[in-house]
Amino acid sequence: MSKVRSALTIAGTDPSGGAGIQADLKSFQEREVYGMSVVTSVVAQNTLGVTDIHNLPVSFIEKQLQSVFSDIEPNAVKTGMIATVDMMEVIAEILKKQSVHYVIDPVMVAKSGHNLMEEPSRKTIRDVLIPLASVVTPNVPEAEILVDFTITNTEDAKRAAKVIVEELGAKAAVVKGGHLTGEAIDVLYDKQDYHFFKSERTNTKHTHGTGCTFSAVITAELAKGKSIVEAVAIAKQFITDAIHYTLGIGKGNGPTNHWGYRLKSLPNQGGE
Ligand SMILES: Nc1ncnc2c1ncn2[C@@H]1O[C@H](COP(=O)(O)OP(=O)(O)OP(=O)(O)O)[C@@H](O)[C@H]1O
Ligand SMILES: Cc1ncc(COP(=O)(O)O)c(N)n1
Repeated sequence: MSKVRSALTIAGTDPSGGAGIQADLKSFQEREVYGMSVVTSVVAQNTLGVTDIHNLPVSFIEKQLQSVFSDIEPNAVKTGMIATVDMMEVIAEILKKQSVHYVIDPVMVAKSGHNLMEEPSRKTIRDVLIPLASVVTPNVPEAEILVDFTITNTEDAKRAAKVIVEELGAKAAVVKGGHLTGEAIDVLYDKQDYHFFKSERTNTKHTHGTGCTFSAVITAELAKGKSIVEAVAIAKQFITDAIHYTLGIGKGNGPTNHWGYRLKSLPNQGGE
């Protein structure tokens, strides 16, 4: 059998390349995993925000999934933006039949404030998709919706990660600290222990697609056989460098630098 490892992202698009499917495929490539993608919604967006969303018909999403799974079985799958209940149900039916790692980035609202998930889907992601997940990676506002309490510090984040695992049924959860203050601390709970992943907070507005990139790297590392703790540690280092070595492009909240980790020993290559 081929030693090539592959990962599939099921998500929305970002034509400006910083978030969604485009960010996921760049991350898979950087982590040397063969990347595949199923588009759920085509999104007109850039670093300034979202102007329109075109949801693909559910039957067409199903056909794309069948095209992938009948040919190249991925070693790991991630989902990002899934706008509607119907889309979630079709994706769940197909993923239930696979024994692959499944990472959920429960994308709800874009950084620019635009809704990427219809309101009723919040219940479906919790009831139907999260029980199938190896890892769920909410940011603070998403975790607050999933667990229904306010998160203002790392203690609250710990409690939320535990609820997502023990009450909602995921194998593990990482509550990301990008939206809190002070050091950027992500909290992983995996049924046995808490693990903390810390970095300095970079003072930048260029954080478009950080969550997409972070969860895509976790997916790539799980596809290669890494443990959840190892995968999250690599993703944290990857996103820290991708934010630090900013590209400084775009008129709004710019994208991160997917090859930032390769510049680690070099001076900052530019941007603000
Ligand atoms: N300013 C920052 N400096 C360092 N790390 C950061 C910063 N902002 C976010 N991070 C890290 O980036 C990752 C993504 O976190 P964040 O909470 O921003 O996700 P998100 O809101 O889902 O992202 P997005 O919605 O842009 O895709 C986490 O590992 C977090 O700690
Ligand atoms: C298709 C898609 N998926 C996810 C995000 C979240 O990224 P951000 O919160 O940085 O806008 C996005 N903007 N677009």
